[in-house]
Amino acid sequence: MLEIIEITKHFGPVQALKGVTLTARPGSIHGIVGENGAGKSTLMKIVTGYQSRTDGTIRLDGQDMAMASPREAAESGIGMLYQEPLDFPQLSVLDNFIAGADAFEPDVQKAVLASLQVGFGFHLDPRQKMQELTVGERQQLELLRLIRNGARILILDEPTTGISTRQKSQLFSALKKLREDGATILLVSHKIDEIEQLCDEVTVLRAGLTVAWQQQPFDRRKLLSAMFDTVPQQNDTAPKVATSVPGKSVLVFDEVHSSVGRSGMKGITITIGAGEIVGLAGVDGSGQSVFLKAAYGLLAPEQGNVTTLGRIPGPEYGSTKNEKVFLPSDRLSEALFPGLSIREHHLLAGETPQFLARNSGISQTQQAIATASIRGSVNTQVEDLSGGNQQRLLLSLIPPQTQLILMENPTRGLDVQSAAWTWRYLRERLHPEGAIVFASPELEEILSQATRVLAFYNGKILLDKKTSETSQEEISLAITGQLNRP
Ligand SMILES: Nc1ncnc2c1ncn2[C@@H]1O[C@H](COP(=O)(O)OP(=O)(O)OP(=O)(O)O)[C@@H](O)[C@H]1O
Repeated sequence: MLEIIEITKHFGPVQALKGVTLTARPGSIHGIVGENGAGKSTLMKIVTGYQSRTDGTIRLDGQDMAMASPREAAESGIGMLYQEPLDFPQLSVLDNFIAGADAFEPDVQKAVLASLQVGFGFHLDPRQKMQELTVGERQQLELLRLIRNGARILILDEPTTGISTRQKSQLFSALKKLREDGATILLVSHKIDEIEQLCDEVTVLRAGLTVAWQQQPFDRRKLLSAMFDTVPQQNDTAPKVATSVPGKSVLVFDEVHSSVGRSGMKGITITIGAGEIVGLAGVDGSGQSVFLKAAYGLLAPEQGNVTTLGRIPGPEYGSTKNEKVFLPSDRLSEALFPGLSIREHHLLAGETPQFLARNSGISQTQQAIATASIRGSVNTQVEDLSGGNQQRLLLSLIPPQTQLILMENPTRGLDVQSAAWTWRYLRERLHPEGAIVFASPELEEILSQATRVLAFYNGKILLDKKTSETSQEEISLAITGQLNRP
């Protein structure tokens, strides 16, 4: 049994945790929910020994634990499955599985891997390179590695982000099997549906405090009102601004080929017009990401032409700022500068960067913080913001009247309220003659927010339809290659 008692955590003047208490029992799945910035990640980092606590007690099977380091946590049987598994992309599946094992004989480990795979119904090829796997497959290997290492308390952080529907049901079956075997599972998620489906108990965090606890059957309304000031309306989707007949071309791909990424792009020809909101569906690595990077001008195609707003795109610095923006999914390593503050990001994004001036941009940044409801101050460094607040900062940097907004996973890791706000905000920032193109692993998000869907499979577009004329089933068939191009 894992008991977390009155945990507090200060980061200088910021009090991220003000007294969190919860008990996770063996043979059960315990959900942890809370709006962005509630303190979930900080709590998990403390339990896994990555961060020290200011005060409070962690008790494992009745014994007080220091959890002074990740090694101590691992040796106590605590294993964490991160959203992005921590693996070695250049090595094979087997080599990755061997990493951290007591016995290094490849044949022994191969047999262990095979028998674990049978138990969980996974089908990973031990010889395959890790970089050729989807996020869902990498997650499966990481889960098996944690179990092989003897983890009996498993912590999962938003585990269904970016994985296919089939992988999600495989993961859920695996978690249920682990629960039957007596494991203690902590599941951090923003998806109330998943919490209801899987968890036996749920704890709600708010502003660093435990504010509610429930056992099955959960009262969804009470859960939501414990999480937020006001209960978000179901299906809080803003009206789609897009017209059904697209206006003038904003983005054109003409027979575009690229060998970048897992499947590259194989002869993509598509025109996206003014007023469209286009969702790119596809299993991770099917070409959507390469498509977005080529559209922004971050990579040049090997064959074919890309034009945005009538021109060949390039990442030219200093061009008109409101032409196009690209928000990648890996916020900290691709979009933000760790070490720089919110104010410095706003100065850098301005028309004339002037970040050397010590106190410039304060009022402008304060205004952006208020508009985007960022939990942080002008001088907060971006790595100290919670994931959801990093996304709010990125959104606040989009200039008004932007003509082409390109995004990967626009609402990854955002709570329901923040996700609804994000879509309203994006529509406000868009030029009336502009277009939004976004990749999302959530088909529900594509169907509710986009006017048109492009489904990618192995570098090709297998389906191109208005969202009002397709279904989740049809898109699922397309992204798994089971639909022939019409
Ligand atoms: N290293 C740090 N220094 C200063 N403040 C921090 C640091 N890490 C987290 N915080 C603050 O602590 C609070 C809780 O953040 P945390 O990341 O734990 O929230 P969260 O519930 O995981 O949010 P999200 O769902 O957005 O990921 C936030 O206000 C955040 O800005």
